[in-house]
Amino acid sequence: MSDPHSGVAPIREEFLAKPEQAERKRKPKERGQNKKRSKVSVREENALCPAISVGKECPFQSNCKFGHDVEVYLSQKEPDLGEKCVNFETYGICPAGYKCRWLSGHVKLNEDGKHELVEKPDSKFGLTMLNAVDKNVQKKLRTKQLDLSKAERMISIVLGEEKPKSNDQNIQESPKQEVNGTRDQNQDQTLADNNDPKAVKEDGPESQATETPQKQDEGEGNHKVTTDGIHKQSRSDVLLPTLRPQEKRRIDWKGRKILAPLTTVGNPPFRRLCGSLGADTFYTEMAMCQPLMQGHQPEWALVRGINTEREIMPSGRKGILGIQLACSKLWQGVKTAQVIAENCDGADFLDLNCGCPIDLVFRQGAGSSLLESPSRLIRNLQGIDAISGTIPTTVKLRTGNREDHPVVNKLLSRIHQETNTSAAVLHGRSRQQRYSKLANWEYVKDCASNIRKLNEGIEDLPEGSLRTQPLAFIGNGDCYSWEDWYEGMDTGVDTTMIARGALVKPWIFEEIDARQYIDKSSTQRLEILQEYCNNGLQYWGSDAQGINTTRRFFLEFMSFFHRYTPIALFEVARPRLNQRPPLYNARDEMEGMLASTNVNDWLKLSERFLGPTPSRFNFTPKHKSNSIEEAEG
Ligand SMILES: Cc1cc2nc3c(=O)[nH]c(=O)nc-3n(C[C@H](O)[C@H](O)[C@H](O)COP(=O)(O)O)c2cc1C
Repeated sequence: MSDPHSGVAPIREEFLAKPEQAERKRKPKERGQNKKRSKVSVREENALCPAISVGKECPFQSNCKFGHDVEVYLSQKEPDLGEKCVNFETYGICPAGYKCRWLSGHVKLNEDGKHELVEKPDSKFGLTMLNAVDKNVQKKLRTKQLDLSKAERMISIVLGEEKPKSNDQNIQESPKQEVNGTRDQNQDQTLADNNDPKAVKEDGPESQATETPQKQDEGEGNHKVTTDGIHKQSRSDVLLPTLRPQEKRRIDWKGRKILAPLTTVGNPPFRRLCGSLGADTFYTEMAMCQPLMQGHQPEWALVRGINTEREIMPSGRKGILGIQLACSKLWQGVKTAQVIAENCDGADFLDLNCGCPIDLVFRQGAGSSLLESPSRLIRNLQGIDAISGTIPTTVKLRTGNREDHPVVNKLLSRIHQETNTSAAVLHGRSRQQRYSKLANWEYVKDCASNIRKLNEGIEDLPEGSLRTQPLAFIGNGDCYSWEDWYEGMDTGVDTTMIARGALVKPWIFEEIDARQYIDKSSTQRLEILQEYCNNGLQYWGSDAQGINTTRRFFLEFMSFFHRYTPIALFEVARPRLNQRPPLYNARDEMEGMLASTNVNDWLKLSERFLGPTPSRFNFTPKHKSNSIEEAEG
């Protein structure tokens, strides 16, 4: 039998490497992230003006810092990488124009000796960027000129300092802030404190310490809130303006195939790849509200998506895309949600990250730190949900911060009772645990059962109730096969979310549909890598810079993808995410190459799709251990 707790994958004997081969020592495993990674951007020497490159006039004319002579540029340009440009072949047009490294596929030489770009008739580039917040809005954020008065009023209302007016959509009661007598420590904070980042009374980890985990845990297990109790709550001093139930979009989470939020690796090209392999629910990479509010452009780039994520998926279900935010303070979350609600065209839900364990985030009072400040967590959810119009809110949690001290079941009751959150995801591990030991699905099951009870009769609540929909509950942790996924479903969750399993085996979503393992040959796996690179060239561009970015993220992806051990090599067909195989002999040369742990082999693979690696290119994977146990999240 395969022991899920053993770290060694059971490989069939005929594939095991001979002892003398196996003796070649594995490098000692490094842990943690590579924090000092240098990025070398590969820029062209005599770069062509972006407008001229696509055959347009340059608005800056003689003030433009880029070259305008196409023929001079082409005479100095590096040779093409091939004749077939993936953008031109797919859409009949290439947005990189003359800069494309596969230019010969879409250029002609005229009689006058000048080159001219070619486009297919009625061509249209089919990929559109979602949630690309206008540069002017970002500038206004940087100069503090954006009108955020709506958010400011909402903050004041959530803090109970102001009552909503009758024209604030519908006014709905929030249940009392006190649950089991634990009133929030920071409730008396003033509006000014909350609006002005500089003036904010520091309610970071120090003040959070006032709400000790021990205190939170009082009554865990005894905490029962009945549906009846929700609408019988007496009127509290907090009134939330929210939309009518039929106006807040409702998401049917049941059985959705969710690709988890994944910093760095869960970029749009990877999400698109998973979509083509059966995923139907996507998250952007976690963005921090504070830099978003400072108009920090690279942070705003994280909330972007592409149209393919919201199209009808191969399964027939409509794809949905959520924007994941991390914040500590109410003003950060509410103001960001206002900007998103007003400026983003592709957000199906807003997710509050309450699970991120990394120190940098935790120390700011965000991520899993919020698990220690339940009232603040609740207020953040209330505020984000109230300001975000029709966009529903979700939350992603860990079991708690300490391994021996799960706090989330009780917190889930409060989330159910005091917010209208659409779904809660639980990664069944604590912050302290990171990725050690298996996720605690028994605990996930207990939470699922708690929420099921709370959801009973929810549809019959009278108009005016804060909760207008059942709270969906999603389990997460260690799902690496269709068997894991259905086993997760058996715990009573609405669905199971997949993170590392999809990075190692992106066709896991196909396996779930087929209810069987799929033994992809090395050729098929190469096709998956080709698709990833094509997605990258379509998203980041087929010019030198786009290729560079695609290669960098390809290598990050390889740092997970190489961990796949073909199912046919297993003694028993139940591979586990936490198991590493002993040294084995692959079935063919390419299979061996795909399983290599050597970055140089990954680079060689990248060259099949992206051409030779420039000499200045350097790459250090984000995760030292080659990824799997030490990633964030
Ligand atoms: C590389 C990597 C990046 C992650 N980034 C995020 C993130 O941005 N936001 C988040 O909520 N979780 C993040 N996570 C956590 C995952 O979403 C997920 O909760 C966790 O990996 C457990 O699921 P798994 O066992 O299926 O991997 C990340 C995980 C990994 C491996």
